[in-house]
Amino acid sequence: MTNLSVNINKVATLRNARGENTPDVERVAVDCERFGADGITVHPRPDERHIRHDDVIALRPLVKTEFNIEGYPSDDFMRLVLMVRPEQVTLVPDAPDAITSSAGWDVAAHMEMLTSIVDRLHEVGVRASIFVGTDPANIKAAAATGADRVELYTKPYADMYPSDPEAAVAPYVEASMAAHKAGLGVNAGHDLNLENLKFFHERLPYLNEVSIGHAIISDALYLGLEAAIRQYKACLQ
Ligand SMILES: CC(=O)[C@@H](O)[C@H](O)COP(=O)(O)O
Ligand SMILES: NCC(=O)COP(=O)(O)O
Repeated sequence: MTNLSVNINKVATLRNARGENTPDVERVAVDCERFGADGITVHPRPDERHIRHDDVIALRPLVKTEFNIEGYPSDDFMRLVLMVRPEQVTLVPDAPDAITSSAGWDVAAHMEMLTSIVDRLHEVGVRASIFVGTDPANIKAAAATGADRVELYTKPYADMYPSDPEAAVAPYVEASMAAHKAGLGVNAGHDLNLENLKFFHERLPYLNEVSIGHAIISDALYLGLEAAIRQYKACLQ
């Protein structure tokens, strides 16, 4: 079974446009779970342009499925996640001013730092996932940090899927097998959508979780949130 974790960053983007509390991020998280989401993902960025630290704290007791917090492991980020203790933290190598995530870690180049961060997460019982591309050697290095999972950065897949789906998915199949062989679980995310998700899920062995935000929230404008989540879940059957 592959879990669907709904990323609600974009709900906070909309809320922040007016400085009040519409739409209500906490209510949306609870409703996503009611509509079938297996998890809630947030990616608090240093400028708090969408999810804020106080959202993360407020969401913790409300999320009854799996809470996944993504971000660069700065001191601020680590203080937050060690206090909130979500089910999973996904370490992402984004610069503070990144518009969105655009690459995975070069794990070997950050081995010492990532290993010590993974240790700190494990000390408080939090699953650690490392955001990576599809290079099998890099994935093997991720296993050497002691991490539990990798999250495969799927934008290259999403970009190539319309022209050549087989070539687009091939490196991800290899990456997933390398992760499994190294003892890692496999997550995936970035730019997955209703067009490309079903094929990705059919082809990828060992896919534990996808986290999807931008496309689900965009589709919800037309379909409604409940129908959007149900359609994404159907791609994972
Ligand atoms: C790691 C990842 O791929 C997502 O967290 C993505 O970066 C979403 O972040 P934004 O919603 O800020 O684009
Ligand atoms: N980890 C990926 C994620 O949470 C959502 O990415 P996107 O669907 O907003 O591109």
